[in-house]
Amino acid sequence: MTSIRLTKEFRFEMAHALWNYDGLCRNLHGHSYILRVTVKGMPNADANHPKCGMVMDFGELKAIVKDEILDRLDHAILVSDRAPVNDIANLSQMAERLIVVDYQPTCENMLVDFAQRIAARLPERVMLHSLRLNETATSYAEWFAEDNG
Ligand SMILES: Nc1nc2c(c(=O)[nH]1)N=C([C@H](O)[C@H](O)COP(=O)(O)OP(=O)(O)OP(=O)(O)O)CN2
Ligand SMILES: [Zn+2]
Repeated sequence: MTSIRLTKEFRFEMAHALWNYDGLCRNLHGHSYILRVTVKGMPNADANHPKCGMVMDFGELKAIVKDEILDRLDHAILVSDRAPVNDIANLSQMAERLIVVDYQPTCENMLVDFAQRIAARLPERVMLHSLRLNETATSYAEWFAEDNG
C-alpha cells in the first residue's frame, strides 16, 4: 500500500490587528489569506467502494474546512481578548463577524488553532500532515505534524 499526501487550497479575506505590536500591524487591517491543507493516508483499495482510489474525498475536506474555518473567518475581524474588544464590538454592523480569540492573531497562532480544529474532524486513518497559511504574497507560516508529535 502506498501512502499519499493530498492538498487542497482555500482562500478567505479577514481583518486583524496585532495587540500592542510595535509596528503598523497594530492597526486593524486586512489580508487575503491562502490556506493549504495537506492530509496523508492510504487510498481506499475497495474496488466496490464509490471512494475507491481516494485518501479522502476533496469534497469532504472542503466541507470540514468550510465548517471550521471559512464560515467563521471569511470577512471577519479577528482580535485577541487582550485588545479593547468592546470598542470594536460597538462598531455595530461593521463588526457582525467579530471573532475574539485567546491568542494574538498571528499566522502562527492561527495555524495552531486550525490544526486542532481540522485534525479533530478527519476520518479515521487520515492524518493531518501539514498546513501552510499565506498572510501576504511574501509571508507565510507552516505547521507540520512531524514537528508537533
Ligand atoms: N511572525 C509574524 N510576523 C508578523 C505577522 C505574523 O503573523 N507573524 N504579521 C504581521 C502583520 O499582520 C502583516 O502580516 C505584515 O506582514 P509583512 O510580511 O511584514 O507585510 P508587508 O506588507 O510589510 O510585507 P512586504 O511584502 O515585505 O511589503 C507582521 N509580522
Ligand atoms: Zn496582518
